[in-house]
Amino acid sequence: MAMENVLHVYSEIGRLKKVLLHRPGKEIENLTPDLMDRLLFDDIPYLEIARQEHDAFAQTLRNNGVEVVYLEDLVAESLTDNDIKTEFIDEFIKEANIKSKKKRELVKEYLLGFSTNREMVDKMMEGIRKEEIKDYKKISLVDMIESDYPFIVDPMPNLYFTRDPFATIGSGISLNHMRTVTRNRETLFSKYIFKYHPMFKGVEIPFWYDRDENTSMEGGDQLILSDKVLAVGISERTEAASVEKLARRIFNNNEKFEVILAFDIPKKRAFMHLDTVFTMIDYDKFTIHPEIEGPLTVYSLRKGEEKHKLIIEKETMELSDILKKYLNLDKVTLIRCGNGNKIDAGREQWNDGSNTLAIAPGEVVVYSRNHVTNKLLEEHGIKLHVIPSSELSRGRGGPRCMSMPLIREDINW
Ligand SMILES: NC(=O)NCCC[C@H](N)C(=O)O
Repeated sequence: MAMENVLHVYSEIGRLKKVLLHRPGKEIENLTPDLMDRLLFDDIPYLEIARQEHDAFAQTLRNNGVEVVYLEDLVAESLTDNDIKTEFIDEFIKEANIKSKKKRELVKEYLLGFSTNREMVDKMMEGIRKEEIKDYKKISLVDMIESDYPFIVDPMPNLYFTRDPFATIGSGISLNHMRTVTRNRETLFSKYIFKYHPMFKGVEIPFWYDRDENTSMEGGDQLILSDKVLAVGISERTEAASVEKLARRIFNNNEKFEVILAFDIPKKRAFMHLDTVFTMIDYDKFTIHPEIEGPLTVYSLRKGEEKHKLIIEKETMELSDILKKYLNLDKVTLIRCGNGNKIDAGREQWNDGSNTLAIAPGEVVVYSRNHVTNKLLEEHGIKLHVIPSSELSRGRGGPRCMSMPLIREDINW
């Protein structure tokens, strides 16, 4: 099978053909107030409603001709023989921070006891409560009097933000090294999918980044503005050094991309990734959070004459002029979240008003709750697909964060 058919993303806005989602699972019900900070949540979504909202999101995509595949299915389907399954379980346990050997053995036995791969994968994602493993308390005196921490294996509640652990760029993959321990555990699932899923059999996938790197990079910071230009955020989650590594690998691998625009955005939780403050919605239209325009500095990285050398320049123009220059446009429109009103902008950006998912040029999926921004988008001629958003938004991510495109149609510039 030609590689083009399995991974092909050369824009942010080309008609979306195939996308990866994760339906929120019981990991959400394993969130507690004590864990929220470390597991990167600000509140606990109500799972039943979150699932209804997520199903509405998936159905909206299907109704518009998008093939939806689920992370949990792909991982289960990747465990095609017992050796792969054992390798996967061992690696999962190694990264789950389980202190004693005996406990690791009990967890392995427990995971092997599930009758289907899918049930086992769901359990890995959900986390394992102490009371689930019989005899756990009897391991040793230390274990019996140990802290009242309720989990043997932590849940991974951020999995429904499939945008971040890896990103399709062109016909390759950036398998990211995440900033936090909790999210870095998620990248193991992607590793097994790309290594073993039958969909990728015989396909040589170029990797632009790897989870073993020592600097962090997250998919929410990676935007494909055209088949020549990428934008990458230097953010709370992605380090400048990672952007350089990515640039070198892409430029030295015969991909079409010629320029990376590195957006240096403020390092704070509300702006955690570039896509929480800036997304592309049409050939010449972008959403933007007004608060980043002032402090934003953009650098361009291009391929130097010698192999592995980069030409790096600080761009001194306004953002709209930089976009015009690199995308070869006469005019660009920046649509300001909350219509520029400080209160509406603050509230709606917090609920991912700038985090739109384009399913075609000028056609985007948005959260219902961001009504001020949504009205403005419509006034600019953008077609909206509005999805419910009371519970999903509590994880601090929107439609773009909740989706990883695998295939988009090319667009004509
Ligand atoms: N691309 C994104 O902005 N993703 C949202 C991730 C939200 C998640 N709670 C996190 O803090 O990583």
